[in-house]
Amino acid sequence: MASAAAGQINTEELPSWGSRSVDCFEKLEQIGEGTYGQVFMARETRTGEIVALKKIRMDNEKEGFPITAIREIKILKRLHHENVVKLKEIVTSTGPEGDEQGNQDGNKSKGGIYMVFEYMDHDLTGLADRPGLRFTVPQIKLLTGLHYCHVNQVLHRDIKGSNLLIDNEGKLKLADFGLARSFCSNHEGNLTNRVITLWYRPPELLLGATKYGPAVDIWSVGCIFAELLHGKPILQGRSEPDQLNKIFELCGSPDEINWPDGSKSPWYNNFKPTRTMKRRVREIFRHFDSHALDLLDHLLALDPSQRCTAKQALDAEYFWADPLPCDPKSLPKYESSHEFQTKKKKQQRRQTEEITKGSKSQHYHKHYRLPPIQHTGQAPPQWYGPNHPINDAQPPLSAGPSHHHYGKLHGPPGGPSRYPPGNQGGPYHLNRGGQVGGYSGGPYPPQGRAPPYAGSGMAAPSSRGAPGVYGVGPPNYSQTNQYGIPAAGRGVNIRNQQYGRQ
Ligand SMILES: Nc1ncnc2c1ncn2[C@@H]1O[C@H](COP(=O)(O)OP(=O)(O)OP(=O)(O)O)[C@@H](O)[C@H]1O
Repeated sequence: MASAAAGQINTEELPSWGSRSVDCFEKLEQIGEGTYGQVFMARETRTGEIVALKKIRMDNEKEGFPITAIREIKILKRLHHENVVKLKEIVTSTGPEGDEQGNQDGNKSKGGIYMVFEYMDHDLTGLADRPGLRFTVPQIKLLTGLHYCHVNQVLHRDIKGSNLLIDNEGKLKLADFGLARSFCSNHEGNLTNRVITLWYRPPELLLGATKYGPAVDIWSVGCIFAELLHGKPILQGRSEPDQLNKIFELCGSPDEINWPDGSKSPWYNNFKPTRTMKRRVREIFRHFDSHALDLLDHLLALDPSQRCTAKQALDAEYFWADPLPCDPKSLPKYESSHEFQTKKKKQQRRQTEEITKGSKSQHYHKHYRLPPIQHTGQAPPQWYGPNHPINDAQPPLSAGPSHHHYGKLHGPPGGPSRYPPGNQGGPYHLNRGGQVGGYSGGPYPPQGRAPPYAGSGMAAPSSRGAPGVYGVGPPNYSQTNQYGIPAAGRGVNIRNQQYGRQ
């Protein structure tokens, strides 16, 4: 297959579509604002079919067609599975475009390229954010799409709630393959470790691994899995070192048993914990059911080689014991919800509340003198247990190709990063939730700096720690918990069942 010249899209490598104009669609509403462009709900004027149009951001025309879009198109062209979002075609616009309100699109009026996807009613972040909605256990059991990707040698590398789309039939599909790439099972080539949104990024990438495989996605699945059961993201690091620290606090510090090769990681010496931490997964999530806990333990194994595969996860007792997954069709139907919309609504709600508060306080100042607020000392209600909504905290953006275009590569070494325009600082300052990263700039890990954990009261790692997890034998946690969850995990129970197409 011919390859594209720098800065050019090679149409031979793209689907044969692209001949139709975006005018065949009527934009109805913006439903997403990604790193790479806006996503609209749209109607095909001829058939009335509702689709999602993802406009490919071409901010810097000199750098050509974004490499992330090329990757996404090429990979999606290969993947056909009911749990992977379907790319239907590519359409183009040649002239000035209006947005869904008919406004002209400023300086981006020279035309554009859109990916046309089947429309999905929700993304997991948007859906989980609905007030009053509670997840039930069976709704979250979907690893089939990922298993399909992995057997087809594709790593997703950006698994997070907003990239998991759900329709009103309860079907879940993996989306956003902008950071995805093919991999070789023998891990021959070097890959960038600056992928996956920080809160979902596995320890091996944070420690500089450039040879890795499907286990990186499995870690993210573990984070999402626990998030859905726990009600909020479980590892909300503010910077890479902070993320690693949070991982070690939960999963234990690396040692000879839980991650024999951990100390060989490229950046281990920069980031090794200075005290031994024991694994606390079973203690912290003792409110989960025991099958869920067994599975989580295998998904969140520190050592990527001890982490279970998507197939093994699907075979876990959790998915086979009562309550069995319900027929997705029997799930309740909800008005569409995407992260972008729910964020917007929240913002509006906050503004209204502030206005109301403002006018109320003015009113009170005019007429009453209120007594000081009495604090009862009661904490606000806490979410515990399986059926709680994901909170509205937003993870920092995923790292990834910043100059995701063929041609020039700029930025820090170790792989370019994926930032929205205007955020030039790299993942160490950039965040969606207003959080600030640990470094003031420069490549990661910082050159010539002391270990970031120095002074945090941590001691040198020892060989003691959590016992082995998957592949080494069942965990042998010394603690039982008040809910009577057994101290020793049962291990993932493999049944030779077929999932997806192989
Ligand atoms: N097929 C679809 N149907 C409905 N909504 C979609 C679809 N594809 C994307 N979206 C919405 O648009 C959002 C952004 O899409 P996507 O993740 O593909 O873009 P991106 O530019 O790569 O974003 P990000 O920066 O979050 O990785 C999604 O979180 C989802 O809410």
